[in-house]
Amino acid sequence: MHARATILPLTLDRVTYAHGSTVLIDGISTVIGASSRTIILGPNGAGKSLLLRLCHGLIAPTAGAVRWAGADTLGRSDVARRQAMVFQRPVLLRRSALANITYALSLQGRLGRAERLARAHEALAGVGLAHVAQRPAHVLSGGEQQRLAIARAAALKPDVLFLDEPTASLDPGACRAIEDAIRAIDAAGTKIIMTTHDLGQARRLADEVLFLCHGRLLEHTPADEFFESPRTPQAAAFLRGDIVG
Ligand SMILES: Nc1ncnc2c1ncn2[C@@H]1O[C@H](COP(=O)(O)OP(=O)(O)OP(=O)(O)O)[C@@H](O)[C@H]1O
Repeated sequence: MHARATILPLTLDRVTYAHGSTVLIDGISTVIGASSRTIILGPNGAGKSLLLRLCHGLIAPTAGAVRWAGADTLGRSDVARRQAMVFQRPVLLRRSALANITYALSLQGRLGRAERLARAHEALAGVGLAHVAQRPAHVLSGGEQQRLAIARAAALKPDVLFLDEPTASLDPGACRAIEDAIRAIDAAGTKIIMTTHDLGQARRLADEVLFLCHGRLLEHTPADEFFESPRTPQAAAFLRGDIVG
């Protein structure tokens, strides 16, 4: 186990993202700490993926600021290096599953060949893919590809792992395998911040919930409290499965 999330907490200070005159993320302020799995929930188009991209620095806010506590001591490039993100449709190299991971580790430039191989095998085993190590990544099933992408990110042992809808369009067995992998990565000391529409998954994985609606953060609440007594009518409607206006 490595030290937990030294770059956290993450502070969002009136983070806003506008496209032309359309405000897509509307003045979000909150602090995300190190010690819990954070799930971003909300209806389609609420801005969940955008918020994840803003946090990870893939896009810059048009107003407000994203601040990592670790930036004071580590510097910006080190803070960036200590984060990883897995996208809804991850891009894999046309190489073996194992080579996808060893290549990512070689880009980090910090481990020797033997260590890279050992780390890659460990990461594949961690997501239940040890048996496909030598198989070309592009012949793996959708669920296996998603698990490989998660293993590749986890092998970097980031402080924070962002996951954007990691189980979208996967069957229940594949979802379970990915949820197990997420729990293992969390237990190994990596902070998980992920989006999902799947309420069952959010109940299984969340320690705390950020609930977004129309680009605004309506709740940032411990998971038990969010699911038992949501504070806003929009969250209550979302939990009932109603259309959120
Ligand atoms: N780069 C962009 N430029 C303009 N509009 C964008 C951009 N990215 C996203 N949007 C719009 O911002 C809104 C929020 O998108 P986002 O993908 O963050 O929603 P989401 O909550 O993740 O939705 P879903 O659950 O459907 O994935 C959508 O209306 C989308 O069309």
